[in-house]
Amino acid sequence: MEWVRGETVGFGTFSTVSVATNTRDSGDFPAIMAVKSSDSYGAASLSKEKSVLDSLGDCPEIVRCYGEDLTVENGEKMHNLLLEYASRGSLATHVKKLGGEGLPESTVRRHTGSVLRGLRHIHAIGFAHCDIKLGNILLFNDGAVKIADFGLARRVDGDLTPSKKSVEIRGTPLYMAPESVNENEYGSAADVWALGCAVVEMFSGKTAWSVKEGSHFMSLLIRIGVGDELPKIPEMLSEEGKDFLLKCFVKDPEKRWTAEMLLNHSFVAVDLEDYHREDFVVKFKEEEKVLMSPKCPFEFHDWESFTSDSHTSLDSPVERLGSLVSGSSPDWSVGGSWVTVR
Ligand SMILES: Nc1ncnc2c1ncn2[C@@H]1O[C@H](COP(=O)(O)OP(=O)(O)OP(=O)(O)O)[C@@H](O)[C@H]1O
Repeated sequence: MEWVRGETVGFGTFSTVSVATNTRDSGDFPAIMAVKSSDSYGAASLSKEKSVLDSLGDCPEIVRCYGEDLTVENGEKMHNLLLEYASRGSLATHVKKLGGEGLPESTVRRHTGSVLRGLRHIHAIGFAHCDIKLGNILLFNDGAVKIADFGLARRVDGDLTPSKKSVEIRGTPLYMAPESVNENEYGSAADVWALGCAVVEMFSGKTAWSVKEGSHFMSLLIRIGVGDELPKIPEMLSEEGKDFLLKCFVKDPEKRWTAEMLLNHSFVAVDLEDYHREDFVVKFKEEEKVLMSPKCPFEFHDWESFTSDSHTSLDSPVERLGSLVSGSSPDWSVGGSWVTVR
């Protein structure tokens, strides 16, 4: 495949996403694609992402991968993943442009149904995505949404716990499920919890957990992992929507509904023809200061997806969290796509 890099459309922790124009009109690949590129630092994550996408095969609700390519640009070796291009970017950007208002419920229902079909496929093949959030749900010209960014996805195969001996944060803390906080469990049920958080954010324009600016993210992990508090269910949501979220926010992963079960919930099991696609005309408001998913581990309101790993063997959730919260500030170090807390 021959292609030319165009404008940059997104940044990840270790990658840049640009438009790619297919210069050889062979018909095998679309004329316009997205190319996710990284230097050697992020190469392993890109090749892992490709292998997950290859295993998943074709699914209309998952961003397609057309292949990988190595280039040398400005003397630097670049690893590139060629992907289906989502011309309207991520739902995170889309919702942010609404100035904190959120999307109409009919649209939220439709997007939720699409993400659930994608998740059902991912889970049926034996993977968990591990980083479901609005930034990883991409919006296409025709209003369809697809799941992207499989950099943290993992094969579950019955073992939901990447490491029993460590405290690991995989993905974005605001979307973390209680069992991930308490037991390092990252299975399909954790994706369903994260989907619930994404639904709240789509509808309300605000994150599912309200957090004070500047607060330590460990205090959020304690709220998620210990006690009865649940993410905030928007009051303006229909009773069906509230019930749907309560099925996603069951603290016990064994009792939480699966993607397959949720696809039969009345919140999403509707005839799409009944809905007007009114949100396609988007009111772009001046960006307000909306609490979105954090971007980096150093500032609460700016975290990004990451994994943190404390190499201590601790038995109870309280002990595990306590080890991270107590004492002086943690010593952060970043390696690969991982953040380590010592
Ligand atoms: N196929 C695509 N089409 C259009 N835009 C895309 C596409 N893939 C990614 N983007 C844009 O680039 C951003 C970063 O992409 P992505 O999340 O895949 O990168 P990442 O390095 O894995 O990020 P993260 O640090 O969140 O793991 C997305 O939020 C989105 O705005």
